[in-house]
Amino acid sequence: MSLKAIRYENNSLEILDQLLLPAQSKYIQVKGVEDGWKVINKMQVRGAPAIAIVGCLSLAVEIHNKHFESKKELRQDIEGKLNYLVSSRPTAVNMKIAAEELIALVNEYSKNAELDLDTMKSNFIQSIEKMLEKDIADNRAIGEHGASKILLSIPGDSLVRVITHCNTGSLATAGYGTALGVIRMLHNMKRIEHVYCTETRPYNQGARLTAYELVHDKIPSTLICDSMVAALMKHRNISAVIVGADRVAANGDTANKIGTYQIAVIAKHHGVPFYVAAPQTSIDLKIISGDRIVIEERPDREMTHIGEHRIAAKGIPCWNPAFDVTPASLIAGIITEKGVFKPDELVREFAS
Ligand SMILES: CSC[C@H]1O[C@H](OP(=O)(O)O)[C@H](O)[C@@H]1O
Repeated sequence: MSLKAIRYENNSLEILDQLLLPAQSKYIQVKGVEDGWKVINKMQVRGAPAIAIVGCLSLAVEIHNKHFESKKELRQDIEGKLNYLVSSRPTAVNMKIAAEELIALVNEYSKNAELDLDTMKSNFIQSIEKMLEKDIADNRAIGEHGASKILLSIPGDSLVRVITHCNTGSLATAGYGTALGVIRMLHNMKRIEHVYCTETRPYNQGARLTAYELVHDKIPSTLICDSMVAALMKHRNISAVIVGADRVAANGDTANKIGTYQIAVIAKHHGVPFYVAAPQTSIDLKIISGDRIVIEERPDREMTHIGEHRIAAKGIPCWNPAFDVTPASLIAGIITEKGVFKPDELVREFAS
């Protein structure tokens, strides 16, 4: 069983086709930006950080093998391809932030008369390659900060029972994970009593991906249906809910997988702290609040079928938003690689 969502070496990029998991573990090659756009849009690779990394690496692979006549031509090609990759999925901000940073970088290189075309291209590719290691380092820091914060809220050396939603592990990032990274850190500290992961209908990231990671790591866990969260909180003493994020607005409102908002409401009712774990690359200070976040709507078929098997009546109209927005008022803390912050502390901590 492989948990590496992304394989990149010697200018060759492969992604683990997550539409086939858990039944089949198969890597497919990404030969350039068009392939990158497609595997992201089809959700063969998904997860806010992984989307940005695969998108940018698909550009690196493409330009590595391509001849350019001038620095200007290289810059223009990079700008166009990055803006195209941003269109692959609208809600997660990571690809947009990466595109903005890389466009600023390539413009800086283009204006630098001391950089020749080949050096500009290799420096640009290296800046993309650094995203892989940085994401893993950020995830481990998120794990440490999150574990420390959660352990502060429980008595003595007691163990933690947590609920998580969707998939935020190695299959959503370059490795280790965000919310699931916090869970991995708690498990490594021998402080996890039990993890409850939700199925996360309709794409089933929880049943197909998070359960896959929890079993792989031998973390004590139970799969529950999305509809079971309230009953679980009523009958079990849950220490915390830890979820990921696709886009955190400046006021702390957070867009995450559909179903997150209702878990936050249930957690509030039961007095369970609700944490969002996300790297700075998921925080969008340009959006003042969650009602400005574009919510992607996915095809009806993702609800009406499981694979080729129809599970809903033919002809029934569907509403299939892939995300919802949890208001900052329901969020106890936002766990980042720089520390854990209250929602209203984000601008102070992250405004450059
Ligand atoms: C660290 S992954 C963050 C986020 O992305 C997932 O969405 P999707 O599977 O549609 O790409 C999910 O909302 C995770 O919480």
